[in-house]
Amino acid sequence: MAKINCLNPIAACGMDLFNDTYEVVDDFAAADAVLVRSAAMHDLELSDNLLAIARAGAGVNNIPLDKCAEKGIVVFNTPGANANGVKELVIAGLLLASRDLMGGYNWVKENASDENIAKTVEKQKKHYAGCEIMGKKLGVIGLGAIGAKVANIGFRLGMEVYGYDPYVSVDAAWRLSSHVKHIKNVEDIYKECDYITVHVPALDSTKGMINKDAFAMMKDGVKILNFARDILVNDDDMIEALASGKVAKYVTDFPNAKIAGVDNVITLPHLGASTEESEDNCAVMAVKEIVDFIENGNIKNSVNYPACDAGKCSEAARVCVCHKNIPNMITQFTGAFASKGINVSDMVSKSKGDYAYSVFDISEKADEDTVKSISSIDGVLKVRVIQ
Ligand SMILES: NC(=O)c1ccc[n+]([C@@H]2O[C@H](COP(=O)([O-])OP(=O)(O)OC[C@H]3O[C@@H](n4cnc5c(N)ncnc54)[C@H](O)[C@@H]3O)[C@@H](O)[C@H]2O)c1
Ligand SMILES: O=C(O)[C@H](O)COP(=O)(O)O
Repeated sequence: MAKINCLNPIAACGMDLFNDTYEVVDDFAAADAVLVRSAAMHDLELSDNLLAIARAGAGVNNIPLDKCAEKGIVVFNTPGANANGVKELVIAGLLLASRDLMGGYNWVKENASDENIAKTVEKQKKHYAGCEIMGKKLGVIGLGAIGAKVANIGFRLGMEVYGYDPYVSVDAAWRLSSHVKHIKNVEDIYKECDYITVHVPALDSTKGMINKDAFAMMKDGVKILNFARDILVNDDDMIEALASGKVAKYVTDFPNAKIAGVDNVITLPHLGASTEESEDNCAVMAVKEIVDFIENGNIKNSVNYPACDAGKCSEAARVCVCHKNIPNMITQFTGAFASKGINVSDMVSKSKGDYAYSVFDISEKADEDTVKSISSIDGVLKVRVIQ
């Protein structure tokens, strides 16, 4: 029976996909597979029995990817499953940055007991006037699942849209409207746009990318939206840019002690993916990834191991090996089977960066000795037999 541990609540429609060969356990250390949303995993002890982690969502900066890869733990995420939820909140963010909805709402609430409120509002409303987004320039940095949707809807809302993503995938590029201006240098986004929205992952290379150098190039009164991660923005530089009026509004889904409460910052409590639909989509995708991996050894949507589709297990046994992407591994694996007289009827081997994954269908059950001899090969990180 495979043991599943959830570090965050995962939507029921996903959890219901586990049949009675799975058991949901409270003990993280006992789990064969873990489901997680944003729970921080960097300081957790990873047990030797842990095979896989599925992030029901996009961002994986809460998971120690390299440490997992070194232990042969396959980490999945759910690309695109919450992109529409975030896109819709970004539209709200564009409007929050343009019309003083918060100021107006708060004023009405504070004056709710005023019997003459219906008249007073007509005098008061000038304090909460704003501007329209139609005709303004929107810069989208990162054109993946979310960025492409935001860029497309921006155009449909009448904005002139500039898109920047030097690593855009072919699929994402196909999803992008031809009306989005392809920008090759991010500086052109900084110089030209009235609204700038960031949709890149939190990486060493993207950390603090919105900083004083970037602000120096931007138009006065620019509006910045960050529905990706707080560390993409240098908070000290942002506070200075807000104080000087360089940045008119900063709308972010990631409040922290520095930025929450600063004037002209509108923060939401990480609500991008918190819709029924996104939570369901992520849960279903994450659970399906885990089930296919546990039952067939297949890998789809991993962020630290290559994709590998060996189909359904139908042979006597399937041996799945997580290993380093170094020379001479396959020869040693097939040699180990050959030395025991075991026939390999099918095999798939894939690599991604420093890591590789090989699956062998064999015509008889794998004995302990064979598994031991494969496990002892230099560069092998984890061996698992499905039989
Ligand atoms: N607020 C929320 O609740 C919420 C929800 C989902 C995702 N997110 C965040 O948004 C990020 C993006 O999500 P996604 O689903 O669009 O991911 P994605 O992987 O589909 O897209 C990310 C894109 O960023 C691009 N990119 C990487 N480095 C870049 C750089 N330096 N400059 C420009 N582009 C760069 C990639 O090429 C890719 O196309 C996630 O990593 C996550 O941190 C937040
Ligand atoms: O990266 C993501 O998918 C989002 O930040 C959503 O995080 P959550 O699942 O904790 O809401």
